[in-house]
Amino acid sequence: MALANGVSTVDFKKPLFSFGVITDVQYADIPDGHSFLGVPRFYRHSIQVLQRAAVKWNSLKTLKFSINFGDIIDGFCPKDKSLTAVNNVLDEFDKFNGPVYHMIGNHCLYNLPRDKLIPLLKIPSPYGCAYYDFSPSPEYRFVVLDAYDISAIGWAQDHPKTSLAMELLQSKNPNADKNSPVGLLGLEKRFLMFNGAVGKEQLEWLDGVLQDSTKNEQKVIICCHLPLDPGAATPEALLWNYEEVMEVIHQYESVKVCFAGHAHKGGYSVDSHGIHHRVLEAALECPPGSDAFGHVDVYHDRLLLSGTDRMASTEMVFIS
Ligand SMILES: Nc1ccn([C@@H]2O[C@H](COP(=O)(O)O)[C@@H](O)[C@H]2O)c(=O)n1
Ligand SMILES: O=P(O)(O)OC[C@H](O)CO
Repeated sequence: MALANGVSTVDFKKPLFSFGVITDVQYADIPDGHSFLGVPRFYRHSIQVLQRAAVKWNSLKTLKFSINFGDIIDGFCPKDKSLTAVNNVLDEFDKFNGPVYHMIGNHCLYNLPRDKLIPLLKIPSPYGCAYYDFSPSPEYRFVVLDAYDISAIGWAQDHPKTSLAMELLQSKNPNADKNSPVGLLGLEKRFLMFNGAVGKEQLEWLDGVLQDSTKNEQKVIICCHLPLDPGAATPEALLWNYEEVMEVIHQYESVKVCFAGHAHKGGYSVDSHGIHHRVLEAALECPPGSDAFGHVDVYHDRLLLSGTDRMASTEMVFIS
């Protein structure tokens, strides 16, 4: 804004840009159920949450894009209906007047292999994996991690990454059911088959992106289906090698916020380096008529997540 005396000021109340967020829709055309621990799951209603999210995002007229943090359909979806269910959910995302950036979650992989999912979700995959970055404004860079890069689900049974994941699970989790954390202590409870890890090449790629964003004075937002900080989620939900990923991230002051899904009740923490970790509340666990989605206003010095209903609002002010 230019003033009469020639002094110009910046309007700090206006965001640089804004984007929509939603996670764990886990749609399936099946009756309501519950998680292993008894938390109710509303498989048919969750797509209505997404429908209301798209209406709200469009009504704001200011959102540049939206991000889906994974698990668009549920593992209980009958497998002959997987493709239809994915397309039903994508049709709803298409009603949003802007691009949607997707990531892969475990439930996506229970339904379809990676080579089917990646094109359906239009995930840019220059490295054959599902990690990528984009820059919606010169000041910011978004990094989308592939949390199931090393995983016992999604790759062919004879793929080296399946073997690597199974070896790790065998060494860390003695239970016959590799999804069971029984007997595992503390943070070791993350070594469950429904989680995964970021592989070596992806870690090197991440390091390169963070070097480049530092050179270009860009702030970085990390997006990952699996949470990266024990303060923001239960141990059972964490990325297997979250420490290795955070060791890379902590070398750079450019990273300000990490967003995740997967841990359905949501969470928030600020880590030892001042990075904000916000795990988003799941659409799947919204009882009929309730919602969980939001939009994020991005400023030079902070992010403001405005959540709807079960998604809590969070202001994340950067420490430097
Ligand atoms: N405390 C737990 C949690 C889960 N499991 C196993 O994981 C499967 C998926 O869990 P959901 O929460 O998504 O239902 C579940 O079927 C169990 O096999 C577990 O053993 N202990
Ligand atoms: O969405 P699910 O079924 O993979 O559940 C994930 C758990 O809530 C993580 O603790």
